[in-house]
Amino acid sequence: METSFYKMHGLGNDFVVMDERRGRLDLTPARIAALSDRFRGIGCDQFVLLRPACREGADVFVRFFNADGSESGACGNASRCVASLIGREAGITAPVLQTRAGLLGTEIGDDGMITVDMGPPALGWRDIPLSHEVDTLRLPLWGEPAAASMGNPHATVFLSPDDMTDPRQRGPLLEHDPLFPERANIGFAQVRSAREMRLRVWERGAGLTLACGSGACAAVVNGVRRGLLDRTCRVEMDGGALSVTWRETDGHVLMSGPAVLSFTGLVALDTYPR
Ligand SMILES: N[C@H](CCC[C@H](N)C(=O)O)C(=O)O
Repeated sequence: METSFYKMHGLGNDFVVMDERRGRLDLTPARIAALSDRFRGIGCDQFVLLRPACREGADVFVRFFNADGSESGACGNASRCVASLIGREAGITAPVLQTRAGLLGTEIGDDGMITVDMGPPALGWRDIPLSHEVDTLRLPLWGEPAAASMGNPHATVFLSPDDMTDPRQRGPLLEHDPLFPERANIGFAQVRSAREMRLRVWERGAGLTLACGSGACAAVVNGVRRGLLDRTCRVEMDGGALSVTWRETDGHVLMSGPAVLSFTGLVALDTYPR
């Protein structure tokens, strides 16, 4: 028996989306990792599951899994993709996503750009989380990153404009540092001006991706905290740019960008290891 899936991306950060709203699928972390494999499976950075919403006001419950099968509380680019799917399916322009990080309001613009309210960042060491109390604005690690959670742990290293650090070298070492009991996504940021930043993210459980929405949000929050950025910033990544605002009135972080449905397909789930 074959099961349908959507293949989507946000600035090249790509996803396989499967729907459990009409019944559970036989999925395990190992099978999710196998489906995410770019050679033996469909291939994606993150695997996204849709389930019936169980909170008032939400249109869908969304869970995010990395290519290694680990679960993440947030995924900004995938949130835009799901908002686009639900918006088209239900004929609405402001779907509400229930996630492990809370309810996310979204808005689908006439221009196809999608804005997600990612909620407020968490900046306390226990919320990131870190293994013990340190200054989350300047961690005692290589590159002295600043840490913030957008529902998932992020550490942002601010590099000089001409720095050639390769995220594939430094990223894994920082991702697995014992200071991060749940590992962390590592952003490598180069500030161009108060409203423009270049960012590459070594993602927990997925590696170097073309774009990272929650990583862009965390990098803007950390840049503002460091006095390097205005509250609205254009974040340019390898796959393209997002607009991020850390709103002063309520502390929420708004992220705007595209979402693309690449194709739909069918997969024989039971041929994948459990
Ligand atoms: N690509 C995602 C980030 C996934 C985060 C995941 N790697 C984690 O374990 O937190 C985004 O657009 O926000």
